[in-house]
Amino acid sequence: MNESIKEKIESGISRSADWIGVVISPSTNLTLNVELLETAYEKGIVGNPCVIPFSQDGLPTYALGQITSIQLRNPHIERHPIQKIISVRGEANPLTTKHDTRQIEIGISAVYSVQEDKVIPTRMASVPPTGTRVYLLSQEILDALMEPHKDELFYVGKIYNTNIYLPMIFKHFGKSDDGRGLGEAYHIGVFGKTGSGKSYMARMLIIAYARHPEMSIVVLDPQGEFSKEIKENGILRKILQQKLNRKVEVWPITNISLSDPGTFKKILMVSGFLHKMGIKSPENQEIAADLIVSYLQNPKNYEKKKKEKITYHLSRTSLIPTSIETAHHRGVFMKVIEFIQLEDTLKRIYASEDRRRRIVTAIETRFEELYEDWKRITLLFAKDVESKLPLQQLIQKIAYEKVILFIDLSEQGAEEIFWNDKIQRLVLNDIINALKQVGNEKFKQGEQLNTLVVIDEAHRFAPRERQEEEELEALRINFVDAVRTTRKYGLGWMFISQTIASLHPELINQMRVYFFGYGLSWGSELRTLKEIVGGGMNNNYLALYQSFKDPQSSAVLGEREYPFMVFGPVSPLSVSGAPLFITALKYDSEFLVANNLSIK
Ligand SMILES: Nc1ncnc2c1ncn2[C@@H]1O[C@H](COP(=O)(O)OP(=O)(O)OP(=O)(O)O)[C@@H](O)[C@H]1O
Repeated sequence: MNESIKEKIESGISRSADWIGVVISPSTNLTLNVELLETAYEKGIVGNPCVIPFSQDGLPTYALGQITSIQLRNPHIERHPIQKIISVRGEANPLTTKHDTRQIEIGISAVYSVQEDKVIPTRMASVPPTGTRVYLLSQEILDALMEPHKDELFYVGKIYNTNIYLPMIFKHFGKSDDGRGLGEAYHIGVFGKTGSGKSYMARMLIIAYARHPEMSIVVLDPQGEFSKEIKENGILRKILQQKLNRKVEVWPITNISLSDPGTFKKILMVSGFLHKMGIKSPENQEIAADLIVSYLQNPKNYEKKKKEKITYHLSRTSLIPTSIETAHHRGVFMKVIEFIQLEDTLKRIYASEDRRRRIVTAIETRFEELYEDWKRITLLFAKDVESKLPLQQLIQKIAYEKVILFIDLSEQGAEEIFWNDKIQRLVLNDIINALKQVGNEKFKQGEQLNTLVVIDEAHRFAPRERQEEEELEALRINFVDAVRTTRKYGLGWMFISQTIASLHPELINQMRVYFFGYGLSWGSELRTLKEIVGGGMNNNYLALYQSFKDPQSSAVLGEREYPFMVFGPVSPLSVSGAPLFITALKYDSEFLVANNLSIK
């Protein structure tokens, strides 16, 4: 006969759980004080999960909690004369050691009652009586408790200091009758200093969401790290395509064409192209860029003026229509040059004759060089090049095709085009606008995108402080606006960042799930961390976080471990709102096995 869930849990407790102590007074519904059994004195148990079976409302109930601290007590030696003896002899037999007691504190993280064959999440609405037994949690007990959810569970880490896989549930953002969808999008943060394992954690989370075929994912990849793994047919691609049957596409920026004339104008300015043409100050550059854009948009308005004498003879026989999207053709460039050389145009850029001559000379002497730069800039906007897709259409795929897009915004993905950090920011800004626009379109049709957008190096693009540089400030503001508005479109963000203190606080406030890797234990990082998880929260949690070892140095002593503090409703074990502590699973082994994703 099949065992009932209660029987499974009880037999798990008797077979595999380690009895470590009993509840004592005072205890509350949030924190239990527990007298440790002498047999458990030598166990390293801080951070370990435990289970406390008791009865609530007449139902067998199991409280799961985490040992947050341990305290040694020996009242006999706390008196002055005894302390004096110890200070002289180093001991006070038979009082030292033998009379020591140890008490642990347990923060309750989740409570389940079992009714018939259902496991019902509940809350601690009572306190178990003193003497109630406390056991270390085992995988077997946890599996029994989680049995009703087993199809939804996903694993990215083991409970800190244990070999127990922490069950997590990553629901998609859409509505669904089967319980797999949450019905709303939320934002996620993955933090930690360099080498803390955050981009590996992000990979595992991407896979967690990719298991939902109804979800699209966009990875904005400023370093090209994720795209590289896909291009090289690494684990990520194999899992997404072979195991999860997902459509995966890598889009280097070279293959995307932009269309915003405002972005074109800004790139003309920040690329140094106008400077090379002899137009030096930002004000004059702005006038020149406006004129060029307006010429490309409405060449007819200027055609008649071209009949005027021009100073540099150029071919006028291009058949290609003049526009931003065709501007990379040499013929169109020539027309632009002719246009700039018109007396009327030159005068609008510079009042002084000297400066006007400087432009003309620059064009004459550096024509080819200018064309090379022009081509690399305008190729970003070219539409008549095979393999290129307009940004808007690319982003529309998330709504109509359900894809996983990796957008490579790194130098490697920017072959043949003009690329630097400023242009990267401008392009990111356009991508955010496209996401908002597609989201809004769908929203108006009563539909939701059900999409996760992952952005690596988020601190570089949405910093806390106001920025001097115009492009960065615009991007920063756009990010804040995006996190506020896109949730209603069913679009959630995952921000990966090396810092929390230097990331825009509004982004942090809007997040619901946080993964804090190693390295945020000091100064302003710690203060920000306290603000996020603090709020009256037991300080022991922060102490446990601070005790994380640096994965980079731990390798000297043994295998590297990548610990994380997880905060937010992402595990059935976190219903009480307390953070959970995990060691990330090894991406290429444990992770694959635990989630049934092993690849041949
Ligand atoms: N879960 C994991 N399983 C296996 N290896 C890992 C895991 N996490 C991290 N590593 C190893 O540690 C290295 C650093 O991890 P990762 O790239 O995720 O760090 P990061 O925090 O993103 O650093 P950066 O900010 O420099 O990008 C990886 O190259 C990988 O070798």
